[in-house]
Amino acid sequence: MSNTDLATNRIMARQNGIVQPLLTDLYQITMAYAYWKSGKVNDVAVFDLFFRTNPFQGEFTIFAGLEECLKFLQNFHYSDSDIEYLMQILPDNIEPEFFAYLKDLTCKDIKLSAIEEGSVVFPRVPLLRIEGPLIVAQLLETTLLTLVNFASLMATNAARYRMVAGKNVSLLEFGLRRAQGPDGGLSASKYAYVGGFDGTSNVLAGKMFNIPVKGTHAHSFVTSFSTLDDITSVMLRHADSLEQYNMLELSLEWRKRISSIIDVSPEEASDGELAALMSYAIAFPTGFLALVDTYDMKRYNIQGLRHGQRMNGHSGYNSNCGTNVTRISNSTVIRSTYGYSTVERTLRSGLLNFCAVALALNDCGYRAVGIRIDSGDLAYLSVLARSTFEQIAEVFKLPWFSKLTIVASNDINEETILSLNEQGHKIDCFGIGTHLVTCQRQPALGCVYKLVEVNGQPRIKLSQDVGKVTIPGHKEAYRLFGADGHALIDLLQRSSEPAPIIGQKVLCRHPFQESKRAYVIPSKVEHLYKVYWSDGGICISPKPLSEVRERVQSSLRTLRQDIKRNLNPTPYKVAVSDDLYNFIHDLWLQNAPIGELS
Ligand SMILES: Nc1ncnc2c1ncn2[C@@H]1O[C@H](COP(=O)(O)OP(=O)(O)OP(=O)(O)O)[C@@H](O)[C@H]1O
Ligand SMILES: O=P(O)(O)OC[C@H]1O[C@H](OP(=O)(O)OP(=O)(O)O)[C@H](O)[C@@H]1O
Ligand SMILES: O=C(O)c1cccnc1
Ligand SMILES: [Mg+2]
Repeated sequence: MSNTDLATNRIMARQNGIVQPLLTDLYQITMAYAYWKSGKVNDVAVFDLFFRTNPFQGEFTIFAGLEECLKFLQNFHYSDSDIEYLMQILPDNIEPEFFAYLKDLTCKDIKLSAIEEGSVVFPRVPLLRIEGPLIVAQLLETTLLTLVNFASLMATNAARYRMVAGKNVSLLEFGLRRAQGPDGGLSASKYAYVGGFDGTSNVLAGKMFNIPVKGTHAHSFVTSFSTLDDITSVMLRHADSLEQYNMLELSLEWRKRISSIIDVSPEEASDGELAALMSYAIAFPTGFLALVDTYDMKRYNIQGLRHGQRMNGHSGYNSNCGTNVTRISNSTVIRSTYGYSTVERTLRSGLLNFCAVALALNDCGYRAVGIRIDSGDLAYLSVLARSTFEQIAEVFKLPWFSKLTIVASNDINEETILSLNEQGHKIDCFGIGTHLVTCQRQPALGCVYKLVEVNGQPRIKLSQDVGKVTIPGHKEAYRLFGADGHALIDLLQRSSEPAPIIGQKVLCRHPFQESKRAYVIPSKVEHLYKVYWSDGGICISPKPLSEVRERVQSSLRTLRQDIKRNLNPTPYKVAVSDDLYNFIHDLWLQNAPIGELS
C-alpha cells in the first residue's frame, strides 16, 4: 500500500468514526434491554428498509448508501467507553450481564440482502432486507436509515439535475458552505457525484472518494485588487519558447484593441479587476477561468433585483431602475434604445478584462479556459458572452475562442435550469450549491425500517392509512421488463414462491386494491436482491464510486421517459403476486380487531 493509500485510509477511518453503534436513537438500546430481559436473545427477525413516496414530486428514486451500510456492519462493536457511557445514561436497575452481552455483540449472525447501489427504486420495494438476531437487527435500524436516507435523496436530487441539464452540460457541486454541517457536506459531494455531477469544489471529498475537484475563484480575489499597481509580478514565460512576456503591457494593449468589439471603453472597465484576472492567469496559465461579474453595481446595493426576487426570464434582464430593457433571442443580442442595463455594463467590463487577459495569454502560447457568471440573467448574459467570444474568434482568427467555457452559478435549481433551457442559453457548466446539497425542494426521504417476520412468523403493522400498512413476511423482489425493453413493473413475492419466468404470464396485483391487477408477460426478469453481507463478512465487494455513478445512468435508461419527466410524471407500478396478496389480506384480517357497536 502506498503512502497516499495509507493517508486516504486514515482519513476514511476518521470519517467513518462518526458512523458507530452509538450513532442511534436511545430507544434502540432500551428496546434491546427489554428484548434481552424478556428472553428474546435467540429470536430471529426479518426487517425491511423501504420508503413510501418518491421525493421531489417525482416517480423514481436512486438507491445509494449501501457501501456505507456494509462498512457499518463490518465495524459494529461497542467500545469500552461506549459501554461505560451506556451504563451512565441507562437506569441503575439494568443488569450488568446485559452490558457484557452488548460488549460482545457483532454483526456476524446478520444477513443483509440489497438492491444494487445506484439502481432506480420505487416505493414499498425494500431496498435492504436484514435478517438475524432480533436484538442486533433492531440495533441497526437508525444508523442504516441515516446512511440510506440522505444518500438516496442526494443521489436522486443530483440525477434530476443531470436529467434537466442534459448530458452535454457539465455539473459542478459547490455546496459545502451551505450544507447541513461538515458531514452533510461531505455526503452531499459524494452522492451528487453518484447522481451524475462531474465534480465538486469540496477538496476533502475529492481526496476521500476520488471525485474530480474543480473550481474557479471568488469575488474576494477580484476585490482584493484595486489598481494595476496591485500586481507586482507581470511576467509570464511563453509556453514553448520560454521567452518572458509582459502580461500587463499585452493585456492593456489588447484591452484597447477589443474595446470597440465589446462596446465598453477601457476607461469604464475596472483596473483592479484587470489586475486580478491577470494575476490569476499568470498563476494558472493553463487553467484560466475567471469570474467576470464582480463589478456589479447591484453588489453594492445601488440598484438591481433583491435576493429571492425571481427573474421573469423570457425577456432578458429587466433591471429595477426601469430604464433599460434588453432583449435576446438565442444568440442575437439586441441593445435597447436606452443603452445597456447595469448588469450588462458590468459584464461588459468583466468580459473586456477577461478577453484582454485571454488574448495576452494566447500571445504567451496558452489558451484560456473561460468565465463564470454569478449574477443577473444567466440566459441573457451567457448569450452576450458567447456572441462576444464568437466575434473575437472571427476578428482575430482564433476559432477556439468561440468555444470558451461559460460557467453559471447563483442559486440555481431544477426549475432555473428548465427555464434557462426554454429561454435558450449558452452555458456549458452549472455550479450548484445550496439547492442541491440541502435538497431544498424536499429535505428528507422517508425510508422506514419495519419488522416483517419473527421466528418464521410474519408480522404486519396495521394503520388507518392503507399506505402505511406493511407488507409482511420474507419476500423477494423482481423487476419485470416489457417487450420494448423498458422496466414495466416491480413485483414482490413471498420467498417461497418460484421466480417469474421470461415469456410466462404472471398475475401482478395492487397490494391493497382488489380490482387493480394485470397479467404481465416479461421479456426479462431481474431478481433485485443479492446477499451483500453474511457470516460476518462482505460477500460482494462494493463497486468504485465511478461504477455506481454509471449504474445510475444505465438504470435510469431502463425507465420510460414519461416516468422520468419533470411535470406530472407517470407512476411506475409496484405490485404483489397473487399469493402474497392473499397472504397480506389473511394476516390483515387475523390482526385487525373486530369492533363492537353500541
Ligand atoms: N434567465 C433566467 N431565468 C430564470 N431564472 C434566472 C435567470 N437568470 C438568473 N436566474 C435566477 O434568478 C435568481 C436571481 O437571484 P438574485 O436576484 O439574488 O440574483 P442577483 O441579484 O443577480 O445576484 P446577486 O445577489 O449575487 O447580485 C437566481 O436564483 C438565478 O439562478
Ligand atoms: O448559489 P449556490 O447554488 O449556493 O452556489 C454556490 C455559491 O457560492 C458562491 O458564492 P456565495 O453564495 O457564497 O456568495 P455570492 O452569492 O455573494 O457570490 C458562488 O459564487 C455561488 O453563488
Ligand atoms: O470554485 C468555485 O467557483 C466555487 C466554489 C464554491 C462555491 N462557489 C463557487
Ligand atoms: Mg450566492
